[in-house]
Amino acid sequence: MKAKELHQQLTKALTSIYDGNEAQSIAYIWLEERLQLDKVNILLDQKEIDVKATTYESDLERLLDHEPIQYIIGEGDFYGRKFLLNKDTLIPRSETEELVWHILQNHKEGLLIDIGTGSGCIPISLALESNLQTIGLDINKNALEKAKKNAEKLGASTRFFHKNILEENLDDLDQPDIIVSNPPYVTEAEKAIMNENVVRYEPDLALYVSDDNPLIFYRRIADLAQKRLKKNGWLYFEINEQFGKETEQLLLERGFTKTEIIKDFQGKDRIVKGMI
Ligand SMILES: C[S@@+](CC[C@H](N)C(=O)[O-])C[C@H]1O[C@@H](n2cnc3c(N)ncnc32)[C@H](O)[C@@H]1O
Repeated sequence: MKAKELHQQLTKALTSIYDGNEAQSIAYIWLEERLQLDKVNILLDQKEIDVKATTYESDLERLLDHEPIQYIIGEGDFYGRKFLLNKDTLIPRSETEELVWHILQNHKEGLLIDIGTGSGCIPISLALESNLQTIGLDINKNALEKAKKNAEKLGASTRFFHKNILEENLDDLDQPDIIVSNPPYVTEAEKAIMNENVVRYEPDLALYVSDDNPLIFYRRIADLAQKRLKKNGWLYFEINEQFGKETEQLLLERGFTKTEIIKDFQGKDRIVKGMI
């Protein structure tokens, strides 16, 4: 079978659970990663592919069971680079790329701490795109292992430490100029209506908070940031679009100034920042 035909076949199979555009782009990722073909080759190359000699059948079975392509191939794109992922790391989102972009518009150097770092996508990208020194913290040791591998693979000097931010503080680290966090922020009510691929495969620890206390991480991190940031230091949060005003209020109550709520590419409240 030719690559183009295989791409069409996979796209068609995936439309049973994904919309057309998503199915098509997952099929491209599969062919690119498993057959080392770029888009032009997929469309134009006339070479025959021996499908039986590939992992097509077993990968298709996993895809149709709603497993994200990023976990099947073990990596995902973020800010122009490929990050290694496993079931303990969230799949990086484009909203988080926007967070990185905003930080880069305003900061070129200093020490930055990322709380809840997952694959390390935020501090590694920032370290590679600027002169910022970066540190990533996470409660999940398996995620930290991947983050360290990503830093090594991509040539970033980012350091990683294990920390449960709800119980530990930042006193053992140098005083940062910037703190950033994309903490768990999906409520139980939202989980009930989320896509199966997220609910069944992405790590609970990375995503969910209780309906009773959805801002638990924001309150805690704002407290720590207020105490630990250098004078005129900045705090950046990625937020649940429902809680823009409440999150900004948490910062104002703790003496942060120049606070701002920034919308994402879909026009939803997504970033809250402030200076102390
Ligand atoms: C929404 S994910 C963000 C991952 C990554 N920064 C990104 O943007 O793709 C939240 C991260 O917070 C971590 N986390 C959850 N509870 C934590 C805690 N108590 N202390 C530190 N990290 C925690 C999770 O393991 C997860 O990696």
